[in-house]
Amino acid sequence: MDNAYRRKTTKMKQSINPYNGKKLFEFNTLTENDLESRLKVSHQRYLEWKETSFEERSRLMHKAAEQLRQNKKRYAEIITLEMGKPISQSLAEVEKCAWVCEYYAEHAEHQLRDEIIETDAASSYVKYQPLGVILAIMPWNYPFWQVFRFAAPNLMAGNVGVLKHASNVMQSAEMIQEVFEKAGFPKGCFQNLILDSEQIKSVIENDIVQAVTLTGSKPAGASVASIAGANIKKTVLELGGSNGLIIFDDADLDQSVTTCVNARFQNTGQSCIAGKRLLVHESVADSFTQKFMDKVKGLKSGNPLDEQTYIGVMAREDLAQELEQQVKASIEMGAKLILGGHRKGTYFEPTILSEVTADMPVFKEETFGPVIGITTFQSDEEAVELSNRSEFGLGVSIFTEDKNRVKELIGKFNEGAVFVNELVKSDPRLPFGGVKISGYGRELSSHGIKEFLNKKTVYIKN
Ligand SMILES: O=CCCCC(=O)O
Repeated sequence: MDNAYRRKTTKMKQSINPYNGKKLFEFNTLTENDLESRLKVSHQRYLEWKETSFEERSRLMHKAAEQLRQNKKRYAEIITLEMGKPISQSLAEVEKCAWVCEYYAEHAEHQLRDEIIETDAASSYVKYQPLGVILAIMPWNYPFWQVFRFAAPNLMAGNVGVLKHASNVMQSAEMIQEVFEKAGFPKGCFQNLILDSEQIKSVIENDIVQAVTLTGSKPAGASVASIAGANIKKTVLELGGSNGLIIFDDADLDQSVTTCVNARFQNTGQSCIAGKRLLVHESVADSFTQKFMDKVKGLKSGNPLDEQTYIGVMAREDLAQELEQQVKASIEMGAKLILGGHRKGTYFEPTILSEVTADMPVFKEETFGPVIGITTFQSDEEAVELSNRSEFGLGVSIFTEDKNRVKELIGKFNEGAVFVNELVKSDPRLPFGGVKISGYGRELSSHGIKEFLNKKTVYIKN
């Protein structure tokens, strides 16, 4: 361990309710010795866990899904209190975690069967084998989901997980460990490590840790990948996005308005895959904008614990202030504020800007909150060019009724995903991840489960 990161004492941390500023939960970070012994527990567990059958892993993973469903309300309330997500969306998040557990409980064995490849050998194939202890560094915006989409495939594949969660959602992190423990997973299969960010380096460098997955910002991804790279450890990075929502001239406007409002404003706009840039064909721009504005005006803001609330608060005031700056700077550069624009503490009004150009912060940068800019285009080529003119490459949604156009354009987008007449969303059955500064590697589906495995080549001559 690097001496600079050796810590003998603990640090006290807290989670704070962003809606009312009240303290929710206090916790102490691990000392160096505690951390070392937790990692040893994980490693010891891995040696036994990798020998268990798919049947046994699947039985436990189904139990984890049951545990989530039985305690859905309690877990959802913790999410809502810790990061301000409206309760109906927190309930949906917990439900989705149960789905990913069930998905991998049912499909992992098939996904990881030996893959026969005909050669001149009597028998040749790829054998998928686990690597060991995998570190997950996760953000606060989907505090349960992002962790489960890592943990379910990896536990099913025979790896074990240690988590460094965002410190504002530490109670959620503790509850996730509880889910696995109550489901009957042996101690050490999944551990929440209460750490300060400055301790991450020593964990990545620790010989016990074999690989790292991170969902977060570009600077965090770059730092983690460079430490992992120096130690020849694999990383998967999911680093945010600035997805385009492209409305072509033949789009069904009512349907696309509804979808685009959800794409941008769910989770109070705090999502990597949110549609953040509206690109609208100039011939439908006026009618689309009017309908979009009317729909956004109808979104109910309020107490995140109220079931009717759709727009909650942002997770931290500094994030809301940063968003405010992006809006202000874009207006100074010529964008027109057509709705919202005000902030009070952690609450940010749903905000729409029109006449946005590609040099403005709301176009160029990721806006992580309830703000969207509208830019118009005149041709398919221009739409693709504008969409691709982003450093990010997580996904794009296109809205059109023309199947030929769809076929023609799909290959032209520099993105990890293209969704047609639908918002970009994650689904356990489909790979999820980006290109460009949105990161690399894939989560979910048969692709995600293979990221942290040894794809062992077997060649038996005769
Ligand atoms: O910030 C990323 C959010 C991902 C949400 C999802 O997977 O649905």
